[in-house]
Amino acid sequence: MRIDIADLSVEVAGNRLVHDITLRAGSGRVVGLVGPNGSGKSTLLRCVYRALRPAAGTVRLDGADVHAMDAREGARLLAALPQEASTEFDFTVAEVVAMGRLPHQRGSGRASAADLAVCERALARVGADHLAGRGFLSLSGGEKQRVLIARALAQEPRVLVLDEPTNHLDIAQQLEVLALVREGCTSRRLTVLTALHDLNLAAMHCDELYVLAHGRIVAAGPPYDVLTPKLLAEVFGVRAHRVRHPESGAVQLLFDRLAAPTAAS
Ligand SMILES: Nc1ncnc2c1ncn2[C@@H]1O[C@H](COP(=O)(O)OP(=O)(O)OP(=O)(O)O)[C@@H](O)[C@H]1O
Repeated sequence: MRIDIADLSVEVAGNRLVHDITLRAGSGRVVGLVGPNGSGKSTLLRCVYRALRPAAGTVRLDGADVHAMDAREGARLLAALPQEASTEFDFTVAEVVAMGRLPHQRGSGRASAADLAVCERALARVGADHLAGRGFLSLSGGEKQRVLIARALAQEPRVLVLDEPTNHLDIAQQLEVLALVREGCTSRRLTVLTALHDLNLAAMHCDELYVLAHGRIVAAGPPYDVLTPKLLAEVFGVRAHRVRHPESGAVQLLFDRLAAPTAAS
């Protein structure tokens, strides 16, 4: 399913935080959003997954305006992993993942055997099946993140919007989760829009990157076309060096402070 964002602006409490965004994610693609802290990534994503309404512009999925859909229809098409997803209630992990099935349930709203099987598979895919009986609030940050990813997968969406999916995850889990996302894109034509802070992970796992600064897109395209030392200096204020991975030959970015500290400082 294709995502088309056109001329989108978003305001919060009367402040325009995101300006004139145009972004396209083709079906089965992983599109990354990168930018410094406070550049508007979460605000943009919140508007895509309908936690915020646009002040101007549109977000369309295969041409249909997401803000004109009813909640159930929207939730069948699009699942989100918000940045600080949490619950105050101590649901079990199995209950949290089962919430992903709600948009698919009619009538009694009770989970069917098929729903439970989808949830079990989703938990297994993120390596968290052993946590099913645990209270969600008792989990570590990384365990919670994996469970919330399982809930999004259990929703069986066509589009996945992820705000920092690698937050709280150790390095092995970061690579696992991003491989899982890619596998979903390949095998199910899932379309993914994801904010990522780690620029090497973003470059390795995304087909295209959009760079946000001060609420505006300042660059877009294939990752290594976009992440030039010049752009990284201008937007992130760092000095970047490109090196080759000694085994795979893949480009890796190394970073220094732009202004190296003097001996006196
Ligand atoms: N309710 C609000 N009222 C006023 N300003 C807000 C509000 N919510 C967010 N902002 C501001 O909007 C800007 C963009 O925030 P946003 O969370 O979208 O950035 P981000 O790129 O996701 O940042 P980070 O990388 O730190 O998560 C920030 O300067 C933030 O302080």
